[in-house]
Amino acid sequence: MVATSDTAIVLMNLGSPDSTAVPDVKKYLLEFLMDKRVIDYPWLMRKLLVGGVIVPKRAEKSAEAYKSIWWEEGSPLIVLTKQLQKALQHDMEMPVEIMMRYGNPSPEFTFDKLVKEHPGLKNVVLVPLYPHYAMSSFETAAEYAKEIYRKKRYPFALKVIEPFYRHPDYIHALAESMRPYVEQEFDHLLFSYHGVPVRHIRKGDVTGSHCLKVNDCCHVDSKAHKQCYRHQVTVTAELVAKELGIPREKWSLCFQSRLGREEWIRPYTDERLRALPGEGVKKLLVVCPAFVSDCLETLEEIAVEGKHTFIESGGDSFTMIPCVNTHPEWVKTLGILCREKMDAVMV
Ligand SMILES: C=CC1=C(C)c2cc3[nH]c(cc4nc(cc5[nH]c(cc1n2)c(C)c5CCC(=O)O)C(CCC(=O)O)=C4C)c(C)c3C=C
Ligand SMILES: [Fe+2]
Ligand SMILES: [Fe+2]
Repeated sequence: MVATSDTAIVLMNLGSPDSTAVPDVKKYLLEFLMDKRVIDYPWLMRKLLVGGVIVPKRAEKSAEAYKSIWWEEGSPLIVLTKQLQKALQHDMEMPVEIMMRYGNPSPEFTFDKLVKEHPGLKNVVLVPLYPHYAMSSFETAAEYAKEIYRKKRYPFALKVIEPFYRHPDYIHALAESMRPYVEQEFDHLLFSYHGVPVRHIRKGDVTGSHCLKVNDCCHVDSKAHKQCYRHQVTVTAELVAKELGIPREKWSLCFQSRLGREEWIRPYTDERLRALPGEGVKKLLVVCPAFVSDCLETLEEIAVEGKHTFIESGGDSFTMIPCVNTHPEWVKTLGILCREKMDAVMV
């Protein structure tokens, strides 16, 4: 039961196609890849590349991949976000809603619903469900929600929770979700993060002189780190490995899901999966902390394709650790993050 409240929480995830039908997948890919923060080329070039090359070439293959992971209730990413909403709702005495950056439910739909159902609403706490800052994930979600908020002049204040990649409660939640897996015997733990183009890292460097320019830049203190995906994913992995007591030589980082011909940040996951058996790694654990909900990129690219690559290359066992999804420690962390935001700004 939700008590009357002047504050609401909105969980914002990336979104999925409405169905696995090719026209729905095309529509979703077009909206996603025409986002100037995902493919940051001038509009006409992006239109020609995305509408003329990438989407026509990719839609059918992508639809097949979605079909292979789709659940009876819908896309795993959407279903898991709804389950997270329900779990958080259980702990919070205020409405909890969800919205997606692409597809449905859209920010406009969710803000309209909140205003209609809660006429006295004064504050909305928005939680972009990305632990790390990237122009193509956190930034586009937060900026798009703010754009719709301003355009429609909603009568509440909107507060956005910042990336929580090093928040002790998040690190603890991620570590606890991984603990049952790392307690089994394994040779190596691979942190496979969603990749981004190298150009995005350089573009996001607010100092203009740090990222990928200074030797070992992610470990040298800099103002650039506030918006540096590469730094933030490194910190998450280091803190989680420390909390779990995994020695440095037993884990490593890599980056998956690259698209197009441009150079993306390295090392690439597929190359690491091919190389690890030759380095003596037979029992592999993989975790994907760029995502808080399992999705196409974990259930298909890692759990199916990645496993195949590793086993074909001589590996014996491959285990993908699920995302934090609805882990009780993660639900607790979300409650803490929301309360901290409310205490900080809503006095
Ligand atoms: C230039 C292309 C892309 C960038 C940059 C990018 C960054 C990025 N993406 C996520 C999270 C997710 N991406 C997902 C799917 C997906 N990503 C891209 C492209 C880029 N992502 C495409 C084309 C797709 C669609 C699927 C496909 O055809 O391969 C998903 C899964 C969605 C689902 O429905 O399950 C997530 C989640 C992050 C966090 C990120 C930057 C750090
Ligand atoms: Fe992506
Ligand atoms: Fe950096």
